Amino acid sequence: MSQKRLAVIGATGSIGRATLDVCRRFPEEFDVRALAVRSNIEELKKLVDEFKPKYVVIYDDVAASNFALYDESVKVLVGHEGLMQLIDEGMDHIVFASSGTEAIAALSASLDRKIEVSLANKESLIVAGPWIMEKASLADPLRPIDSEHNAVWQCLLGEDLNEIEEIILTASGGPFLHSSYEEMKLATPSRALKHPTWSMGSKITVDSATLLNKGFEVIEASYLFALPIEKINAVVQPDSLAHGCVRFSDGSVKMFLSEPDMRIPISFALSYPKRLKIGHLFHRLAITEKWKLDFLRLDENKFPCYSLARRALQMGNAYPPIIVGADEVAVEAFVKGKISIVDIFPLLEKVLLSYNGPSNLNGLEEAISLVEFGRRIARELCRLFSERR
Ligand SMILES: NC(=O)C1=CN([C@@H]2O[C@H](COP(=O)(O)OP(=O)(O)OC[C@H]3O[C@@H](n4cnc5c(N)ncnc54)[C@H](OP(=O)(O)O)[C@@H]3O)[C@@H](O)[C@H]2O)C=CC1
Ligand SMILES: CC(=O)[C@@H](O)[C@H](O)COP(=O)(O)O
Ligand SMILES: [Mn+2]
Repeated sequence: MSQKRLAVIGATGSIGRATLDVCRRFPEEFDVRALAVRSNIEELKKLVDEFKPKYVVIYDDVAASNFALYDESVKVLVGHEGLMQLIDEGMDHIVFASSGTEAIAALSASLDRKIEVSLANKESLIVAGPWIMEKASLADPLRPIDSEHNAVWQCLLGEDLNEIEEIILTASGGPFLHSSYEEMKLATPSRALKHPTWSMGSKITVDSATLLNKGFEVIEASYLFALPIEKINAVVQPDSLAHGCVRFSDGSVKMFLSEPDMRIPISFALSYPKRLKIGHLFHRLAITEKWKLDFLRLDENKFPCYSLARRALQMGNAYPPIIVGADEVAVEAFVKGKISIVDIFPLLEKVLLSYNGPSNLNGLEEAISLVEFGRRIARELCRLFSERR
């Protein structure tokens, strides 16, 4: 059996490292051909030594010139052009695990070329879902890695999508599940960055704390599974053992369980329809006597960012890109101590309300320009919010 030639975009991040750990365990399955990062060349060097890829892409040009002579057997591609070039270098499968919106064009080009894609980067779907999904069908070639969407995908295998009554995503509830508004208002970034169940990059961890991440995931699910928002709901499952459920027209409900470890959805996406034998790494769910799953209502008053993301989708496909751009700026301001975490909701709401262009867009380029609009207005508002503190 031949190995899959694999590229990992975002190789030094949380999803990238989990992906490479799966590859490390199955060298006969995967040939790690390319690694892409933004600027972390010290970690990249270690990965190059281990996986010996043929290509690296370094988005930041200063970092790329610092890396240039590290290993002459590796071809160094640079910046946005470099990501686009990579798509034409004969990969069988590309994992989109970078943060942010810069890899959207490369994702779109990969789908045009019918390359298998494992997608973790949620910004791509939230910003460009309508145009991405014109080019992709579920599984072949687009495989969701985001744990809830991977769970729903697994629940849907062999099913008729017309029989779906409802999709239910689970939320951990984040670090402030049981905190008061006052506690949240005074919370330090390091407190918000302590996720109760998952170990992830800082941007998504803060989004989990505001539950905007869950609102984003409703948008992702709506595009991925071609369902109206009314059919997508969320419930809090504090242990993150249940990830997603589907209720069908005959009243049956399928629920997907696993330990909160991204190597499970990643391995399934990489090797679908085959399963890779990594189950020995996970023991808790094998002990049936200890099975106990709590489900709690998601409190939309306490976590208004969740409902705001839902509203953004209902207002039209122009609004999700705006919220992505604005949230990027707001989260950075919070992590730098300039605003409180409870400022994020009013800030995002103000940015959304300041937009008075068309509610529905004509294409990808317009969507990407609205991300920048969201960033710009959010920067202005962050200044005002931080002066008030
Ligand atoms: N972590 C998780 O469990 C989950 C993450 N996701 C989504 O997956 C994505 C990645 O999340 P996560 O791994 O936590 O993030 P991290 O912050 O841990 O890692 C981000 C990675 O992306 C790289 N990167 C950023 N910009 C670029 C670029 N322009 N070109 C190439 N590489 C780039 C970074 O490189 P460098 O190190 O050089 O900065 C780093 O390798 C996000 O969209 C997130 O929402 C979805 C579900 C779960
Ligand atoms: C691992 C994963 O998929 C994250 O998106 C996760 O869902 C975040 O946890 P929350 O449920 O707290 O948002
Ligand atoms: Mn998720």
